Amino acid sequence: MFDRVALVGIGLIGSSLAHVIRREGLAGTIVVSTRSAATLERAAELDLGDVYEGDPAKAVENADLVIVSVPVGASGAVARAIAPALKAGAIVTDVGSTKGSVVSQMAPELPSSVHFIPGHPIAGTERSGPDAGFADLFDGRWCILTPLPDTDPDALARLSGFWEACGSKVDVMDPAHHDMVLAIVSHLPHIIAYNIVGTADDLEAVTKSEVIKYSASGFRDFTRLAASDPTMWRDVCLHNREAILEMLARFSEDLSALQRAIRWGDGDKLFDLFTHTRAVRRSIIEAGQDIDVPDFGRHVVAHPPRDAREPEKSGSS
Ligand SMILES: NC(=O)C1=CN([C@@H]2O[C@H](COP(=O)(O)OP(=O)(O)OC[C@H]3O[C@@H](n4cnc5c(N)ncnc54)[C@H](O)[C@@H]3O)[C@@H](O)[C@H]2O)C=CC1
Ligand SMILES: O=C(O)C(=O)Cc1ccc(O)cc1
Repeated sequence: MFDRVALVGIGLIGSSLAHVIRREGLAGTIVVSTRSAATLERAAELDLGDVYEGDPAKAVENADLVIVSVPVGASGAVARAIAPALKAGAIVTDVGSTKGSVVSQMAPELPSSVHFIPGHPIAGTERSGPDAGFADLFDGRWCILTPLPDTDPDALARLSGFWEACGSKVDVMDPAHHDMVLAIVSHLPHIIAYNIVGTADDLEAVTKSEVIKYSASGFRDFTRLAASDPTMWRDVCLHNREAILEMLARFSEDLSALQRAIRWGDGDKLFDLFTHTRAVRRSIIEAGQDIDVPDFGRHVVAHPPRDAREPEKSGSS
Protein backbone atom coordinates (compact mmCIF):
# COMPACT_ATOMS: atom_id res chain seq x y z
CA MET A 1 0.00 0.00 0.00
CA PHE A 2 2.92 2.37 0.84
CA ASP A 3 6.60 1.93 -0.06
CA ARG A 4 7.93 3.46 3.13
CA VAL A 5 6.01 4.16 6.36
CA ALA A 6 7.64 6.13 9.17
CA LEU A 7 6.30 5.61 12.70
CA VAL A 8 7.30 8.52 14.93
CA GLY A 9 6.59 7.40 18.51
CA ILE A 10 6.47 3.66 19.22
CA GLY A 11 4.32 3.22 22.33
CA LEU A 12 1.00 1.32 22.53
CA ILE A 13 -0.40 2.84 19.33
CA GLY A 14 2.82 3.07 17.29
CA SER A 15 3.78 -0.53 18.10
CA SER A 16 0.24 -1.80 17.38
CA LEU A 17 0.49 -0.08 14.00
CA ALA A 18 3.88 -1.71 13.42
CA HIS A 19 2.40 -5.15 14.13
CA VAL A 20 -0.66 -4.74 11.89
CA ILE A 21 1.31 -3.08 9.05
CA ARG A 22 3.68 -6.07 9.11
CA ARG A 23 0.90 -8.64 9.33
CA GLU A 24 -1.11 -7.11 6.48
CA GLY A 25 1.93 -6.24 4.35
CA LEU A 26 0.94 -2.56 4.14
CA ALA A 27 4.49 -1.17 3.77
CA GLY A 28 7.64 -2.10 1.87
CA THR A 29 9.75 -0.66 4.69
CA ILE A 30 8.77 0.33 8.24
CA VAL A 31 10.96 3.02 9.79
CA VAL A 32 10.70 3.38 13.58
CA SER A 33 11.69 6.54 15.40
CA THR A 34 11.27 7.68 18.97
CA ARG A 35 12.74 10.17 21.38
CA SER A 36 14.46 7.89 23.88
CA ALA A 37 17.35 5.61 22.88
CA ALA A 38 16.18 2.94 25.36
CA THR A 39 12.69 2.77 23.76
CA LEU A 40 14.21 2.61 20.28
CA GLU A 41 16.44 -0.24 21.40
CA ARG A 42 13.45 -2.07 22.87
CA ALA A 43 11.52 -1.57 19.60
CA ALA A 44 14.44 -3.18 17.75
CA GLU A 45 14.51 -6.11 20.21
CA LEU A 46 10.79 -6.59 19.51
CA ASP A 47 11.52 -6.45 15.78
CA LEU A 48 8.85 -3.78 15.24
CA GLY A 49 10.43 -2.24 12.14
CA ASP A 50 13.00 -2.59 9.37
CA VAL A 51 14.97 0.61 10.11
CA TYR A 52 15.50 2.37 13.48
CA GLU A 53 16.34 6.05 13.58
CA GLY A 54 16.71 8.33 16.61
CA ASP A 55 16.49 11.53 14.55
CA PRO A 56 12.83 12.03 13.49
CA ALA A 57 13.90 14.13 10.45
CA LYS A 58 16.08 11.28 9.13
CA ALA A 59 13.28 8.80 9.86
CA VAL A 60 10.74 10.55 7.62
CA GLU A 61 13.07 11.04 4.63
CA ASN A 62 11.47 9.41 1.57
CA ALA A 63 8.49 8.13 3.59
CA ASP A 64 5.13 8.08 1.75
CA LEU A 65 3.19 7.84 5.01
CA VAL A 66 4.28 9.37 8.32
CA ILE A 67 2.28 8.47 11.44
CA VAL A 68 2.97 10.55 14.54
CA SER A 69 2.00 8.58 17.68
CA VAL A 70 3.22 10.72 20.58
CA PRO A 71 1.42 12.42 23.51
CA VAL A 72 -0.62 15.30 22.04
CA GLY A 73 1.49 17.92 23.85
CA ALA A 74 4.52 16.84 21.79
CA SER A 75 2.78 17.10 18.37
CA GLY A 76 4.01 20.62 17.53
CA ALA A 77 7.64 19.85 18.39
CA VAL A 78 7.55 16.65 16.31
CA ALA A 79 5.98 18.48 13.32
CA ARG A 80 8.70 21.17 13.55
CA ALA A 81 11.43 18.53 13.66
CA ILE A 82 10.21 16.51 10.66
CA ALA A 83 8.97 19.36 8.43
CA PRO A 84 12.22 20.09 6.52
CA ALA A 85 12.79 16.41 5.67
CA LEU A 86 9.30 15.44 4.42
CA LYS A 87 8.95 14.17 0.85
CA ALA A 88 6.59 16.19 -1.36
CA GLY A 89 3.27 14.35 -1.69
CA ALA A 90 3.73 12.38 1.55
CA ILE A 91 0.71 11.82 3.81
CA VAL A 92 1.35 13.00 7.37
CA THR A 93 -1.13 11.87 10.01
CA ASP A 94 -1.34 11.40 13.77
CA VAL A 95 -3.32 9.31 16.25
CA GLY A 96 -3.79 11.83 19.08
CA SER A 97 -6.85 11.73 21.35
CA THR A 98 -7.55 15.44 20.80
CA LYS A 99 -7.84 17.00 17.36
CA GLY A 100 -8.31 20.80 17.50
CA SER A 101 -5.07 21.28 19.39
CA VAL A 102 -3.15 18.87 17.16
CA VAL A 103 -4.32 20.77 14.06
CA SER A 104 -3.27 24.10 15.54
CA GLN A 105 0.11 22.74 16.67
CA MET A 106 1.03 20.76 13.54
CA ALA A 107 -0.58 22.49 10.53
CA PRO A 108 1.49 25.72 10.73
CA GLU A 109 4.75 23.72 10.91
CA LEU A 110 4.17 21.44 7.90
CA PRO A 111 4.97 22.36 4.27
CA SER A 112 2.06 22.75 1.83
CA SER A 113 3.67 20.06 -0.36
CA VAL A 114 2.48 17.30 2.03
CA HIS A 115 -1.04 16.05 2.82
CA PHE A 116 -1.71 16.57 6.50
CA ILE A 117 -4.73 14.55 7.66
CA PRO A 118 -5.20 14.25 11.45
CA GLY A 119 -6.64 11.01 12.78
CA HIS A 120 -7.70 9.20 15.95
CA PRO A 121 -8.21 5.46 16.32
CA ILE A 122 -10.84 4.93 19.02
CA ALA A 123 -9.01 1.88 20.28
CA GLY A 124 -6.64 1.45 23.15
CA THR A 125 -5.94 0.02 26.55
CA GLU A 126 -4.51 1.33 29.83
CA ARG A 127 -1.06 0.04 28.87
CA SER A 128 1.72 2.04 27.24
CA GLY A 129 5.14 1.58 25.67
CA PRO A 130 6.44 -0.59 22.81
CA ASP A 131 5.69 -3.89 24.58
CA ALA A 132 2.00 -3.04 24.91
CA GLY A 133 1.07 -3.15 21.20
CA PHE A 134 -0.77 -5.94 19.38
CA ALA A 135 -1.92 -6.36 15.79
CA ASP A 136 -5.65 -6.77 16.57
CA LEU A 137 -6.01 -3.50 18.49
CA PHE A 138 -7.85 -1.71 15.69
CA ASP A 139 -10.07 -4.64 14.66
CA GLY A 140 -13.67 -3.51 14.27
CA ARG A 141 -12.99 -0.20 16.04
CA TRP A 142 -13.65 3.27 14.64
CA CYS A 143 -10.91 5.54 13.36
CA ILE A 144 -11.95 9.21 13.05
CA LEU A 145 -10.21 11.35 10.44
CA THR A 146 -10.50 15.14 10.68
CA PRO A 147 -9.31 16.47 7.29
CA LEU A 148 -8.77 20.20 6.78
CA PRO A 149 -11.04 22.06 4.32
CA ASP A 150 -8.47 21.89 1.49
CA THR A 151 -7.50 18.21 1.97
CA ASP A 152 -6.90 16.31 -1.27
CA PRO A 153 -9.74 13.71 -1.60
CA ASP A 154 -7.31 11.13 -3.09
CA ALA A 155 -4.99 11.40 -0.09
CA LEU A 156 -8.00 11.09 2.25
CA ALA A 157 -9.15 7.98 0.37
CA ARG A 158 -5.64 6.45 0.64
CA LEU A 159 -5.47 7.06 4.39
CA SER A 160 -9.02 5.71 4.88
CA GLY A 161 -8.00 2.61 2.92
CA PHE A 162 -4.95 2.22 5.16
CA TRP A 163 -7.05 2.27 8.37
CA GLU A 164 -9.56 -0.13 6.83
CA ALA A 165 -6.69 -2.49 6.01
CA CYS A 166 -5.71 -2.23 9.71
CA GLY A 167 -9.21 -3.52 10.57
CA SER A 168 -10.87 -0.19 11.40
CA LYS A 169 -14.11 1.44 10.29
CA VAL A 170 -13.49 5.04 9.24
CA ASP A 171 -15.55 8.16 9.97
CA VAL A 172 -14.79 11.72 8.95
CA MET A 173 -15.71 14.77 11.04
CA ASP A 174 -14.44 18.21 11.89
CA PRO A 175 -11.94 18.59 14.74
CA ALA A 176 -14.19 20.67 17.03
CA HIS A 177 -17.00 18.11 16.80
CA HIS A 178 -14.53 15.29 17.46
CA ASP A 179 -13.27 17.06 20.59
CA MET A 180 -16.78 17.59 21.98
CA VAL A 181 -17.87 13.98 21.36
CA LEU A 182 -14.65 12.46 22.72
CA ALA A 183 -14.77 14.73 25.79
CA ILE A 184 -17.93 12.98 26.99
CA VAL A 185 -17.34 9.41 25.82
CA SER A 186 -13.63 9.07 26.57
CA HIS A 187 -12.01 12.00 28.36
CA LEU A 188 -14.60 12.40 31.14
CA PRO A 189 -14.69 8.66 31.97
CA HIS A 190 -10.92 8.72 32.46
CA ILE A 191 -11.08 11.89 34.58
CA ILE A 192 -13.87 10.39 36.71
CA ALA A 193 -11.81 7.21 37.11
CA TYR A 194 -8.70 9.14 38.19
CA ASN A 195 -10.88 11.05 40.64
CA ILE A 196 -12.75 8.13 42.23
CA VAL A 197 -9.60 6.06 42.62
CA GLY A 198 -7.84 9.10 44.11
CA THR A 199 -10.74 9.62 46.56
CA ALA A 200 -10.71 5.97 47.59
CA ASP A 201 -6.97 6.14 48.10
CA ASP A 202 -7.41 9.22 50.32
CA LEU A 203 -9.73 7.28 52.62
CA GLU A 204 -6.69 5.60 54.08
CA ALA A 205 -8.46 3.69 56.83
CA VAL A 206 -10.87 2.16 54.34
CA THR A 207 -8.41 1.52 51.57
CA LYS A 208 -4.91 0.06 51.58
CA SER A 209 -6.00 -3.47 52.36
CA GLU A 210 -9.77 -3.18 51.97
CA VAL A 211 -9.80 -1.53 48.58
CA ILE A 212 -8.03 -4.55 47.19
CA LYS A 213 -9.88 -7.12 49.29
CA TYR A 214 -13.43 -5.94 48.62
CA SER A 215 -13.16 -4.15 45.30
CA ALA A 216 -16.18 -5.08 43.23
CA SER A 217 -15.95 -5.17 39.47
CA GLY A 218 -17.33 -1.60 39.17
CA PHE A 219 -14.42 -0.18 41.16
CA ARG A 220 -11.97 -2.46 39.37
CA ASP A 221 -13.11 -1.02 36.04
CA PHE A 222 -12.27 2.43 37.36
CA THR A 223 -8.83 1.30 38.55
CA ARG A 224 -8.08 -0.02 35.05
CA LEU A 225 -8.83 3.36 33.47
CA ALA A 226 -6.99 5.17 36.28
CA ALA A 227 -3.89 3.09 35.50
CA SER A 228 -3.62 4.77 32.07
CA ASP A 229 -0.49 6.70 31.10
CA PRO A 230 -0.18 9.93 33.17
CA THR A 231 1.68 11.89 30.46
CA MET A 232 -0.88 11.03 27.80
CA TRP A 233 -3.85 11.97 30.02
CA ARG A 234 -2.24 15.14 31.37
CA ASP A 235 -1.84 16.22 27.74
CA VAL A 236 -5.43 15.26 26.82
CA CYS A 237 -6.75 17.39 29.72
CA LEU A 238 -4.56 20.37 28.81
CA HIS A 239 -5.29 20.10 25.07
CA ASN A 240 -9.05 19.56 25.11
CA ARG A 241 -9.61 22.03 27.93
CA GLU A 242 -12.74 23.84 26.71
CA ALA A 243 -14.74 20.75 25.71
CA ILE A 244 -13.75 18.88 28.88
CA LEU A 245 -14.71 21.84 31.10
CA GLU A 246 -18.05 22.12 29.28
CA MET A 247 -18.79 18.42 29.81
CA LEU A 248 -17.59 18.54 33.44
CA ALA A 249 -19.99 21.42 34.12
CA ARG A 250 -22.93 19.41 32.76
CA PHE A 251 -21.77 16.33 34.63
CA SER A 252 -21.55 18.27 37.92
CA GLU A 253 -25.07 19.65 37.45
CA ASP A 254 -26.46 16.18 36.88
CA LEU A 255 -24.50 14.81 39.82
CA SER A 256 -25.97 17.52 42.06
CA ALA A 257 -29.48 16.50 40.92
CA LEU A 258 -28.66 12.87 41.74
CA GLN A 259 -27.26 13.90 45.12
CA ARG A 260 -30.47 15.81 45.82
CA ALA A 261 -32.65 12.82 44.87
CA ILE A 262 -30.68 10.61 47.27
CA ARG A 263 -30.83 13.22 50.06
CA TRP A 264 -34.62 13.62 49.75
CA GLY A 265 -35.34 9.94 49.21
CA ASP A 266 -36.77 10.57 45.74
CA GLY A 267 -36.91 6.93 44.67
CA ASP A 268 -38.96 7.65 41.53
CA LYS A 269 -36.31 10.01 40.23
CA LEU A 270 -33.54 7.50 40.90
CA PHE A 271 -35.52 4.68 39.31
CA ASP A 272 -36.32 6.75 36.19
CA LEU A 273 -32.68 7.74 35.69
CA PHE A 274 -31.38 4.21 36.20
CA THR A 275 -34.01 2.83 33.79
CA HIS A 276 -32.96 5.36 31.20
CA THR A 277 -29.24 4.60 31.49
CA ARG A 278 -29.87 0.86 31.30
CA ALA A 279 -31.49 1.46 27.90
CA VAL A 280 -28.32 3.27 26.76
CA ARG A 281 -26.25 0.20 27.62
CA ARG A 282 -28.69 -2.02 25.70
CA SER A 283 -28.49 0.16 22.61
CA ILE A 284 -24.68 0.01 22.68
CA ILE A 285 -24.82 -3.78 22.86
CA GLU A 286 -27.40 -3.94 20.06
CA ALA A 287 -25.18 -1.75 17.86
CA GLY A 288 -22.38 -4.30 18.42
CA GLN A 289 -20.21 -1.66 20.07
CA ASP A 290 -19.71 -3.24 23.47
CA ILE A 291 -16.26 -4.22 24.58
CA ASP A 292 -15.09 -6.29 27.45
CA VAL A 293 -11.75 -5.97 29.18
CA PRO A 294 -11.62 -9.10 31.29
CA ASP A 295 -9.61 -9.29 34.45
CA PHE A 296 -7.43 -6.20 33.93
CA GLY A 297 -6.62 -7.83 30.58
CA ARG A 298 -4.09 -6.31 28.23
CA HIS A 299 -6.31 -6.62 25.15
CA VAL A 300 -9.60 -5.00 24.36
CA VAL A 301 -11.67 -7.98 23.31
CA ALA A 302 -14.84 -7.83 21.26
CA HIS A 303 -17.76 -9.77 22.72
CA PRO A 304 -18.90 -12.91 20.92
CA PRO A 305 -21.75 -12.43 18.45
CA ARG A 306 -24.99 -11.33 20.07
CA ASP A 307 -26.81 -14.64 19.73
CA ALA A 308 -23.93 -16.47 21.42
CA ARG A 309 -24.38 -14.39 24.56
CA GLU A 310 -26.71 -14.78 27.51
CA PRO A 311 -29.83 -12.66 27.13
CA GLU A 312 -29.86 -9.55 29.33
CA LYS A 313 -31.88 -10.03 32.50
CA SER A 314 -34.79 -7.64 32.59
CA GLY A 315 -36.44 -6.16 35.64
CA SER A 316 -35.09 -6.37 39.16
CA SER A 317 -36.22 -7.92 42.36
N1 LIG B 1 -3.36 4.73 24.84
C1 LIG B 1 -4.51 4.69 24.21
O1 LIG B 1 -5.39 3.93 24.58
C2 LIG B 1 -4.72 5.59 23.02
C3 LIG B 1 -3.86 6.64 22.75
N2 LIG B 1 -4.09 7.48 21.69
C4 LIG B 1 -3.19 8.60 21.42
O2 LIG B 1 -2.05 8.05 20.80
C5 LIG B 1 -0.88 8.81 21.13
C6 LIG B 1 0.18 7.86 21.64
O3 LIG B 1 -0.33 7.20 22.76
P1 LIG B 1 0.28 5.82 23.26
O4 LIG B 1 0.86 5.06 22.15
O5 LIG B 1 -0.76 5.20 24.12
O6 LIG B 1 1.44 6.38 24.21
P2 LIG B 1 2.73 5.66 24.76
O7 LIG B 1 3.09 6.37 26.02
O8 LIG B 1 2.56 4.20 24.80
O9 LIG B 1 3.81 6.01 23.65
C7 LIG B 1 4.21 7.31 23.33
C8 LIG B 1 5.43 7.28 22.48
O10 LIG B 1 5.79 8.60 22.13
C9 LIG B 1 7.19 8.79 22.36
N3 LIG B 1 7.41 10.22 22.57
C10 LIG B 1 7.01 10.99 23.60
N4 LIG B 1 7.36 12.27 23.39
C11 LIG B 1 8.00 12.29 22.19
C12 LIG B 1 8.63 13.28 21.42
N5 LIG B 1 8.66 14.54 21.83
N6 LIG B 1 9.19 12.93 20.24
C13 LIG B 1 9.17 11.65 19.80
N7 LIG B 1 8.59 10.66 20.49
C14 LIG B 1 8.02 10.98 21.67
C15 LIG B 1 7.49 7.90 23.56
O11 LIG B 1 8.85 7.60 23.66
C16 LIG B 1 6.67 6.67 23.16
O12 LIG B 1 7.37 5.90 22.22
C17 LIG B 1 -1.32 9.86 22.14
O13 LIG B 1 -1.48 11.10 21.49
C18 LIG B 1 -2.69 9.36 22.62
O14 LIG B 1 -3.53 10.44 22.96
C19 LIG B 1 -5.12 7.25 20.81
C20 LIG B 1 -5.97 6.20 21.00
C21 LIG B 1 -5.85 5.30 22.15
O1 LIG C 1 -8.66 1.68 27.62
C1 LIG C 1 -9.76 2.20 27.37
O2 LIG C 1 -10.81 1.81 27.89
C2 LIG C 1 -9.84 3.34 26.42
O3 LIG C 1 -10.76 4.11 26.48
C3 LIG C 1 -8.75 3.43 25.41
C4 LIG C 1 -8.67 4.73 24.70
C5 LIG C 1 -7.97 5.78 25.28
C6 LIG C 1 -7.83 6.97 24.60
C7 LIG C 1 -8.38 7.12 23.35
O4 LIG C 1 -8.21 8.28 22.71
C8 LIG C 1 -9.06 6.09 22.75
C9 LIG C 1 -9.20 4.89 23.42
